[in-house]
Amino acid sequence: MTAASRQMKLGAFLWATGHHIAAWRHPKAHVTAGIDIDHYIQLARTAEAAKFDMVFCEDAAGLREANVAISSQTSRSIGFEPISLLSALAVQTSRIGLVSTASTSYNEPYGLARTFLSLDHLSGGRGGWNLVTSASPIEAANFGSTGLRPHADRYQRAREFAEVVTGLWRGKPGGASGSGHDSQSFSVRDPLDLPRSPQGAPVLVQAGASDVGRDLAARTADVVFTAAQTFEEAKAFYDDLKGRLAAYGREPDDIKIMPGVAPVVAETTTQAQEKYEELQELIPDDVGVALLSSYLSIADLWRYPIDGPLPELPPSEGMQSRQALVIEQSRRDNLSIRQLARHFAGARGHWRIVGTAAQVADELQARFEGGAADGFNVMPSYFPGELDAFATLVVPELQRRGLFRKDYEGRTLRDHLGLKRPM
Ligand SMILES: Cc1cc2nc3c(=O)[nH]c(=O)nc-3n(C[C@H](O)[C@H](O)[C@H](O)COP(=O)(O)O)c2cc1C
Repeated sequence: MTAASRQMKLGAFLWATGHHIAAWRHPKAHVTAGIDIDHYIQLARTAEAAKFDMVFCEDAAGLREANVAISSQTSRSIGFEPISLLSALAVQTSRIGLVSTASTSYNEPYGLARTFLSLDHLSGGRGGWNLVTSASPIEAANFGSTGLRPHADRYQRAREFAEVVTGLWRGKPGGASGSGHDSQSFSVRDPLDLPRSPQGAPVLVQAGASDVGRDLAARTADVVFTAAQTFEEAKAFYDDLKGRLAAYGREPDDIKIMPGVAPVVAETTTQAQEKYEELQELIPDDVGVALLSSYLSIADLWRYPIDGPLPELPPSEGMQSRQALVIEQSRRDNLSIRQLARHFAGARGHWRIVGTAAQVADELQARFEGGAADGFNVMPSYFPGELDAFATLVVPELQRRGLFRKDYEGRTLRDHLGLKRPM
């Protein structure tokens, strides 16, 4: 594809009532959305009609806010297990990709390889796995009593896990060698009980942005989901990751980097700003501080004066990349704990754009053409309203500019993303 015809990739990141932490309190939100299949079918069809590359689901096997004791947050936590959900959406859609998060810490590679390859066959080659190592102690507590494994151990396991899974997807009984896989972590004797995927292999997405996380992505991923606030952060991440590919015999275009973006879009700038402020006003301070605490892996942030600065923090065993991003923002903009909490609660650490369709398109175009992204994982503030707004206002604007497809050309997720079929 020539530079002139390069088009951005778009994911529709689905999440129950919406991505804004107070989404469920919005007057137009659908509070029991997380367990309403018709709601998800509607969202997937909206995204497909707008020609998104994929719908995307996050995951954490646990009641996310269980130890926060804030009942107001739990409506965000209630929802379907995402691979089951996507299997249902597979038969209600025909072109859009279906990507779910699943953890390398709480699964076994043979089972997960089989589940995703089944999703891929069910959907005619539209499946994808977002590999995460899982950073939450809440989730760890549901899988044994030993707690969260150290960051380095999680990634060591993830690397081997990915090798076994991708081997199985290529018809081998685990591992690149093809002669079975036997190590301390995993032992796999046979190939899968399924033929190869219609797209060669499900798409492998990776979310994890620390140094080892990036290395794992460079080694194995087709798509990288990431969080960046500023253009400079996004560009530095993009250049760094693309620069790591050569070491693994890969080309820069073999990986699509898709940062999250949380747009609030309306017909006029004033309306968009009002919409955003309406949502921000719905965030209780304790909810904002609780979320910030989880990003910083610090249990007692509430002990510090809410209008004072962040305290000095030890390096995280949880999400190192997100902790670094929060600290960087607090120092850069000299924000108090309350201001930071509000800032991050809204978009959960992702990039926020508030404006008209043209303004949102300008910003996306600048990052896309400036070499800071290959596309974006769109995180609507509340559903279905903000996905509808993006689909009806922003997508046509991107299409007019030649930056996004007007129709699907291929049938598989790899086709949409412009990814090679694996050997
Ligand atoms: C953009 C982004 C999205 C993520 N989504 C999830 C998720 O849905 N579930 C989850 O358990 N972890 C998620 N993670 C965290 C991963 O578990 C990742 O392995 C963790 O951040 C630790 O790695 P890191 O320090 O390399 O970022 C995400 C991380 C990033 C950067």
